[in-house]
Amino acid sequence: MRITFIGGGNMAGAIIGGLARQGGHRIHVVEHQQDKLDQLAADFGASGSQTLPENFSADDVVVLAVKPQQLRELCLALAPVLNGALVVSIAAGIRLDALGRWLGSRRIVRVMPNTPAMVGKGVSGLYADAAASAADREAAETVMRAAGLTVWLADEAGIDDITCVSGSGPAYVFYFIESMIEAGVKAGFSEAQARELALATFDGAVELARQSPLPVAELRRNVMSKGGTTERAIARFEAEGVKAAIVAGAMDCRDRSIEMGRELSQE
Ligand SMILES: NC(=O)C1=CN([C@@H]2O[C@H](COP(=O)(O)OP(=O)(O)OC[C@H]3O[C@@H](n4cnc5c(N)ncnc54)[C@H](OP(=O)(O)O)[C@@H]3O)[C@@H](O)[C@H]2O)C=CC1
Ligand SMILES: O=C(O)[C@@H]1CCC=N1
Repeated sequence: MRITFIGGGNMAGAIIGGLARQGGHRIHVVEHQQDKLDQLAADFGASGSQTLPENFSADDVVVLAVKPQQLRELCLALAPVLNGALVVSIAAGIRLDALGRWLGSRRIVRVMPNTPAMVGKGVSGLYADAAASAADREAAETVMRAAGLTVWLADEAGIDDITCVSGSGPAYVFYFIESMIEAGVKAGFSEAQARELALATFDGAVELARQSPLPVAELRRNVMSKGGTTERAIARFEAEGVKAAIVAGAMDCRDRSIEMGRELSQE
């Protein structure tokens, strides 16, 4: 499959990393910044250019990987050269009706990926325009499967929903890991030791949650010996509203996705 990424930033790099690990794809990147093209060529053997190709064809897959605020301008430039290529948009917020209007084509699949795609452990939510064929859906899914788990969403609003869990979620997890590293350093470990302890603890806890038949809350309670150390830590988290804040933050994230859709999908 020939796959062209427009925008070679963080998220495109992560998906290209997943595709390169899988192998067998021809990957081209259109990116303003030459240093990003050089890096993607060195890391993953992707070809690159700073301007759009003169013509795509119906066999091409074009992945729109620029910031949502840059998408309208890109789509308007892309419309005359698209020639019926399948478009996959990974932009947060921007709705199919706007993309269709700007591109003059409805052969579009929206995808909400996440950055662990880079190591093949991504999660991607997909939703296709009604005009996209079964083969188009299959092609989009094949691209994203190289990056990890794929989930088809029941409606387009599902893209806003999944953004606040898996799309933005890696940042929440990194935030928690950062906090654990900070605690480790405060307790007297070196930064490197604290990092290793935090990562290994996350790894182990995730694997246990995956393999255990018990609910996650029960696994947590199993760590909390009565009158012991963990109980004290969780009591502080609860008193400070940590869980409530994480849930509220995720809802703010979803609201922002909807708001961006309203703000940026109008013209
Ligand atoms: N980062 C993430 O975890 C996730 C991001 N997304 C979505 O992915 C998209 C990209 O995000 P991210 O990778 O973080 O953003 P980045 O800013 O890292 O990457 C976008 C890149 O595209 C370049 N660019 C913009 N317009 C053009 C153009 N017309 N032609 C060529 N290159 C262009 C930008 O260059 P310049 O800066 O010079 O304009 C920039 O290098 C966003 O729409 C975001 O919503 C979705 C899920 C997760
Ligand atoms: O923060 C953002 O807007 C993008 C979308 C999901 C993750 N990063």
